[in-house]
Amino acid sequence: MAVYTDITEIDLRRFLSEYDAGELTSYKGIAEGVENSNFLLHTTREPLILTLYEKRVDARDLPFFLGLMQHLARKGLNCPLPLPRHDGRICGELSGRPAALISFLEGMWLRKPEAHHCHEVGVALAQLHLAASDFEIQRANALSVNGWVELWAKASDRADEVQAGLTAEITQELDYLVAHWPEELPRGVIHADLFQDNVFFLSDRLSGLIDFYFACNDLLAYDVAICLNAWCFQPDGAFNFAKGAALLAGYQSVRALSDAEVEALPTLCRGSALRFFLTRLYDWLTTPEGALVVKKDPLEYLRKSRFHRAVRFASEYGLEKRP
Ligand SMILES: Nc1ncnc2c1ncn2[C@@H]1O[C@H](COP(=O)(O)OP(=O)(O)OP(=O)(O)O)[C@@H](O)[C@H]1O
Ligand SMILES: N[C@@H](CCO)C(=O)O
Repeated sequence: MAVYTDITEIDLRRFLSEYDAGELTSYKGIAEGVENSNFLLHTTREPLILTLYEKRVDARDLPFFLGLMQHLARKGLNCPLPLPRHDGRICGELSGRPAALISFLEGMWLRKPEAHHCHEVGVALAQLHLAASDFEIQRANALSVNGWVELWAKASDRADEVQAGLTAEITQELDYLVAHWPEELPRGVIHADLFQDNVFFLSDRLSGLIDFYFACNDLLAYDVAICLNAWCFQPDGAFNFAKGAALLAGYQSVRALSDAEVEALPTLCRGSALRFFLTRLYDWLTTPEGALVVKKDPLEYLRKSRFHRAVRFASEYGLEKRP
């Protein structure tokens, strides 16, 4: 479970006194998630989510993440809204960690999404890209090609412990991506982690997006590639063409992909598969035994990476002729 940092009721009440949030009536840690510590708070007002930002979040990035949520919410996208403190700031400190309160979104994430859900995810992703296009703060993607090279340098000598031959295979794949990464595609703010557990549905309709803590400025089509990886594979590892087609059609119903983005899609999918393989591998090798967090399987993303290496054209993901 993801509660890395514990809190005491006394500290929490003191923290809440900085906000216009009502009186605390109960709180509990949330088991899901792997990055930050999350708590559900009940007060005499609306329920709230308290997030304590952990190791992979740099406190200097919080104005970007929290400001982006405010910006998107004001534009009508359903995402959590950070609460301001009495002093006007949207971030404070609790148990020695940077911490924020955000609004609670109703809904559940889907364990078994179908093609029509993928269509809605494509629509929401494109809406996010358009709504964020005038967001003024910038944040570079620390987990793009240079970040992968750094992660690999820390993990490569132990990769064969996870599967024999990995060191050679991933070194070759990383070399390919360093040499072929497309830099000249349309850029903007991307979510960069729009996995199933970050999209809520209510009565089978998409109701909200959460977890903007990897958001950054990068290639818009790279975000599409991340979603193809996260949403369009079956549990047995096979790519689901109908889901890919639905996600891409949903996206293009709001924002058409350019010819260059379409051509680059297989490479972007390779990069995205490698990115999640590497962060999962690093966590797999460095998370201590007994830590209260469910480690995610890096090999799921190795299989996806291998699939994309055999793809030549975006049509193999289900991309239809553009509108
Ligand atoms: N605004 C919100 N409204 C309702 N529930 C939320 C909200 N934010 C977080 N949650 C709950 O907390 C869980 C973990 O949140 P989140 O995905 O932000 O954590 P994380 O540690 O950053 O996770 P991840 O591993 O996806 O990066 C979610 O699955 C959801 O159950
Ligand atoms: N969505 C990521 C974890 C959080 O970044 C993964 O599944 O590896």
